[in-house]
Amino acid sequence: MEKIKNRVCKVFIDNSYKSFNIALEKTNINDVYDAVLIITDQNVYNSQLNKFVASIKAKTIYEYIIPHGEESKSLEVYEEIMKYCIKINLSRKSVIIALGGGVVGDLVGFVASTYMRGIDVIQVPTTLLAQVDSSIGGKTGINLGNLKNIIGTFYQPKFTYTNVESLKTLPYKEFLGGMAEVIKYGFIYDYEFLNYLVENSENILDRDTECLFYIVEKCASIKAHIVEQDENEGGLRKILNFGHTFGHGVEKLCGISHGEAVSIGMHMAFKLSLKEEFIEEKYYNKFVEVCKLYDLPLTFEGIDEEKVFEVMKNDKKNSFSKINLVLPVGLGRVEIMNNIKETLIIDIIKRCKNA
Ligand SMILES: NC(=O)c1ccc[n+]([C@@H]2O[C@H](COP(=O)([O-])OP(=O)(O)OC[C@H]3O[C@@H](n4cnc5c(N)ncnc54)[C@H](O)[C@@H]3O)[C@@H](O)[C@H]2O)c1
Ligand SMILES: O=C(O)C(=O)C[C@@H](O)[C@H](O)[C@H](O)COP(=O)(O)O
Ligand SMILES: [Zn+2]
Repeated sequence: MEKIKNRVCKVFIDNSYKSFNIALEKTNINDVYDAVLIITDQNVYNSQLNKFVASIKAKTIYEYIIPHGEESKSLEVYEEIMKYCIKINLSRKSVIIALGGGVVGDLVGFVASTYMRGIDVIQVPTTLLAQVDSSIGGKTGINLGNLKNIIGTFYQPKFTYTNVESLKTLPYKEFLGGMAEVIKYGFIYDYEFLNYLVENSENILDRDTECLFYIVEKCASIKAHIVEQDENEGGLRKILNFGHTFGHGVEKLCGISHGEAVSIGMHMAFKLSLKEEFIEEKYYNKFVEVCKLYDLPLTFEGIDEEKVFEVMKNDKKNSFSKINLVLPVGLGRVEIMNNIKETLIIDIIKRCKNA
């Protein structure tokens, strides 16, 4: 069992759920929970729940199942869960476990951070995206209208427990979506890692256990290291948002997955950097090559560029009415810029739209 442990992020990585209880004992030495509530979605319930429950030693275990998909990150589902917590008398000595992908993780994290002003939460991520990104760092959230995560908190899980074997039941398309966030780490932090992703693409796409371990451990370490330095996104953490200002603009409007949106969003950022000559064409081509290897989209269709731009104006990184963009400036390096002209941003969005 691999372990990443620092001030805010504790992550255990294994190839089964068997040592979950050991992780619980190690992290919670002085405490015993009076009840455990596992919240999951319908697909994860079918593919993972029984295996996971077999690994927990607890007197009282409750289960709550939400519909799968982004629509569940809503005030309505949040309210239903809150009512259930009250009904079963969940207390400040109870713990909620988020078993699932980023949707379950973000929603359940938000529930735990607000129920009785905050009770413990443990993240057990079951998608690639959640294992490399959303289960670490404590961003929780739900959506409102077209705005992603506009309601939420920073609230660290007690720990994250990752079983890479759970990725074997994940639909292929969801696995590819997770690769967008994996690739992101290469372009913001570790250019060498991209070579690994290129050279080992066949084994990665076959979900070879050794490759999964390597990728999850690498990405989780980078994320934990960044969050450790800037938990509340005052500065450095903003680089984890690479591709998201543009990406969140298209995600809800086009009804595409988060990973697909991030891939398109990173492409827009790369196009802008190329136009402004922050990077060379060779580097732009490298980005396109990596995305193509993992069958990730680079363009969107069906909506006006102005509408995308309207959504971008509500991005959480913005201040003083200026859009903050995370842009590539060199190999494995990005910078945050707030002085890019609106007309240029809109032009770049248009260039990434399929006619
Ligand atoms: N908090 C953060 O730091 C952060 C980071 C990145 C993304 N996010 C959020 O994460 C969400 C996307 O997460 P996601 O891509 O994991 O989507 P998801 O949670 O919707 O999961 C994708 C699909 O896979 C199914 N699934 C999950 N695990 C499975 C398994 N092991 N076997 C079979 N099916 C399984 C789910 O039921 C769902 O249908 C977005 O809302 C995004 O905003 C948050
Ligand atoms: O952890 C972070 O910080 C990130 O930005 C990770 C992103 O991959 C993630 O999608 C995050 O939820 C986006 O945050 P938001 O603040 O733009 O809603
Ligand atoms: Zn993301």
